[in-house]
Amino acid sequence: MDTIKKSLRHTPAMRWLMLLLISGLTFGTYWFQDFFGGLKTIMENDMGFTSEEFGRLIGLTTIANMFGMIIVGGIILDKWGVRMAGIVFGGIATLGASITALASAGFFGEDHSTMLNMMILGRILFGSGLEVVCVVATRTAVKWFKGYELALAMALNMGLGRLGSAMGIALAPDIANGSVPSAVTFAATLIGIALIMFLIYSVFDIKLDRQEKVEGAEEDGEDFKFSDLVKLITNKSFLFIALLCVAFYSAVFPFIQYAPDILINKFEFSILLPENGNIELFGSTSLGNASVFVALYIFAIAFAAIPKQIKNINTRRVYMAVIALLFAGFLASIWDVMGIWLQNGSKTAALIPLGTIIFTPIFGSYVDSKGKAASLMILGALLLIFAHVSMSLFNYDWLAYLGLISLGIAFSLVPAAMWPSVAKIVAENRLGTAYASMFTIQNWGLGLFFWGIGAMVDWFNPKIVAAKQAIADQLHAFNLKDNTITTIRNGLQDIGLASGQEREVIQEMRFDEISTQLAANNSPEKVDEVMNYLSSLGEIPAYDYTYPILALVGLGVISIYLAFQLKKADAKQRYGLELPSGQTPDDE
Ligand SMILES: NCCCC[C@H](NC(=O)[C@@H](N)CCCCN)C(=O)O
Repeated sequence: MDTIKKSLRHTPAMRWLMLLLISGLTFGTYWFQDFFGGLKTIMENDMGFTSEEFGRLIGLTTIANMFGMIIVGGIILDKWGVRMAGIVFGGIATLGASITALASAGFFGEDHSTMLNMMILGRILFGSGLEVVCVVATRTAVKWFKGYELALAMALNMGLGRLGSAMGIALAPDIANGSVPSAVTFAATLIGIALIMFLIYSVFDIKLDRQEKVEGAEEDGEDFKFSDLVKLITNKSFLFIALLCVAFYSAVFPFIQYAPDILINKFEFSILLPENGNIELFGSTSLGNASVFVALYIFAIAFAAIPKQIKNINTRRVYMAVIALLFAGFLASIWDVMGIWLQNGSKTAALIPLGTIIFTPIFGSYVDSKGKAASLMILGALLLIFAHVSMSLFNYDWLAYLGLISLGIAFSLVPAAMWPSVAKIVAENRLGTAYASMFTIQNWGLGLFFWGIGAMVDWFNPKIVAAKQAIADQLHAFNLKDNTITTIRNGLQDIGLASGQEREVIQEMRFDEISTQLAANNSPEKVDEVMNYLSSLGEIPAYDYTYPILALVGLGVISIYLAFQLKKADAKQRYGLELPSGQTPDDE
């Protein structure tokens, strides 16, 4: 007993320091997973990517997981423990991210297909580490926080992942500043730093194992077992929830990757922030803009996760009032800038993962105390359909905002109801197998839709794709720095005479207006800037995203069907998904 009392994890400061050290990997990998979403337009303009190639790059990230990497990772995790698994899989993710960064900078060759293929290779390696690293972080939190603030620790860790996604999407265009490799290198560096943090964590982990005399891996009853898999897939409720996980997440994660591009193309949101849309901190706008997200994260955690720790009701009320006041003051101080951000594609799209930091714990508490998990999954699927219909079939800004808010709520509601339900359906000693198999099939759906949406964008917009490429190629052929506006104008007119699918679009361009505008904008020197001006002038028509988003509506419909089937199966199998946490149908 004495030894346990003295071990590191019983000191609060040590536990929280460990959480910080391990959450670096969650933050960094979620950032690297999602940041390309903020760069799609720049990748098209600067690197000649098509939407299908963009989708292929993101989609193939899931390939190793589709074919069992999560299961292999789980087995390794059980055999070697969190320390070795974190180092090995964190190392693989870092190596993959570094290869992607080097490839984007032309290190392996500057021709388009070499760059694309090597970037894909890097992303495949990164993806091989991604999911296992997230499981490692969860297991490590359990190791240090069991018997203490485990729920808060998990919420903070998951929240940091979402913050990584949000910041990656929102800040990538600022960091890139017209050049993709800068943003990729930055994102890869973040994972490198996270790996170093994990190595520092490992020193403490060894010490804890010695203090608590853990031999090899910890026994937490969550190992992957093939024999359990057979039992699981014959359970109807498990099957429905696993398929719901695929359908729901496939309608959300891929949408988030394309959301900045959808807002830019369909709702004419800005690609880059105007000067007065930046916040400065210590003379840096990147730091200033980043600090807004960190502040929003702190407020979200302060509102949603910390109050549960305050037992005295009056203290809690005072605490909430102080936080609300501080938040109102914070909002007032950035009000004008927020107005501009809500007109910018990547900054607005980033609010979807950010919103979940506050809403997931709130819905989680509701499910714990009131139950109704299966009904809430039905509601989440309905909100998902509303979100995608409002953004595909209609063209109103206000409806798009409403759609984004609905998506944010659905993205908080369904996970808050789904993951605790898995723990009700599946016995504790099969949870490892259940999560690993759910994540594996989830990756099939994600891969298909990450890639499929991009392919559909190209398929439904052949003229625009060809025109954009012809114009970008022509601009690349000039050395913009050494050319005058007149040369650019003449060059563009030359392609106007070209034949092919792009002809129709280019021949309609108003070259005199373009020249005047470009000159008025200080004769931009980067292809990306010229392309952005052309788009903002309406010279390059926007992609039609109607059908790609409608495909996601289909996933919403499938989700509703599955959620109803789950509710029906639960009524028969009596897992008590509609009951509060800790209650079973037999208690009634
Ligand atoms: N206890 C399970 C929590 C799962 C959270 C869930 N994560 C996933 O679904 C991962 N398979 C995806 C990781 C992808 C990283 N962008 C979530 O809602 O994020």
